[in-house]
Amino acid sequence: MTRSDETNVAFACRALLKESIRYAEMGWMRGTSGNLSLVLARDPLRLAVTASGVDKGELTAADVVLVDGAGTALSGPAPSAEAELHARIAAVAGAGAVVHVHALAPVLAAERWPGGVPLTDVEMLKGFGRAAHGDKVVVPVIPNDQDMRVLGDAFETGFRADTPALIVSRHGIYVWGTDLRQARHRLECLEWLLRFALATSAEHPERGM
Ligand SMILES: CSCCC(=O)C(=O)COP(=O)(O)O
Ligand SMILES: [Zn+2]
Repeated sequence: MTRSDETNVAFACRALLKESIRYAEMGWMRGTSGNLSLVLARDPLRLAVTASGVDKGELTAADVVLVDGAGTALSGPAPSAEAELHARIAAVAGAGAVVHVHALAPVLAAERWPGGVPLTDVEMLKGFGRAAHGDKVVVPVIPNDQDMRVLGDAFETGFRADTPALIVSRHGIYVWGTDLRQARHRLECLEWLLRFALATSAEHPERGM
């Protein structure tokens, strides 16, 4: 690692630590689940990603790994097992930050709508970068797989530039943005929207959303 890589990773570490503590406190990173990444350079692609198998609510500077565009570690311990998918999302969507959490609502919503979760006519959609009314949002759902290339191909097949999220069924959700803050705002709003969709479809099963 060069001196500037080290400086960038140190900056990323502080930012990732702050975000992951918040997500852990929300119960969205139970045990060692979830992972976060921040793009440090585009050409060639370089990301700081959380290490694999650690409690993301207890991250230290030693738990942030510099990876390349294939999710391969360039320094430090083993990166997240999902680092390759983070890199793929960053490359395809042009995201500056990608967050992955194991919140329950996205996984339940994927069970209810395995072909994609429809969302429309709710004010909170603005927090996801979409119109509150008339905009028919469908959050893509893909089957889980242990092969990140399989997940990456499925993500790319359903990718739409206006929908910065991906649910992996029976697993969790990925949300991205220009930076960690925007990704967080989108995730928090989307998680609310998914809970709303589940609650209202349970009350009115004929309606869907
Ligand atoms: C304990 S959850 C199973 C792995 C997973 O889905 C996850 O998000 C955490 O994996 P990582 O390698 O990033 O720790
Ligand atoms: Zn996961």
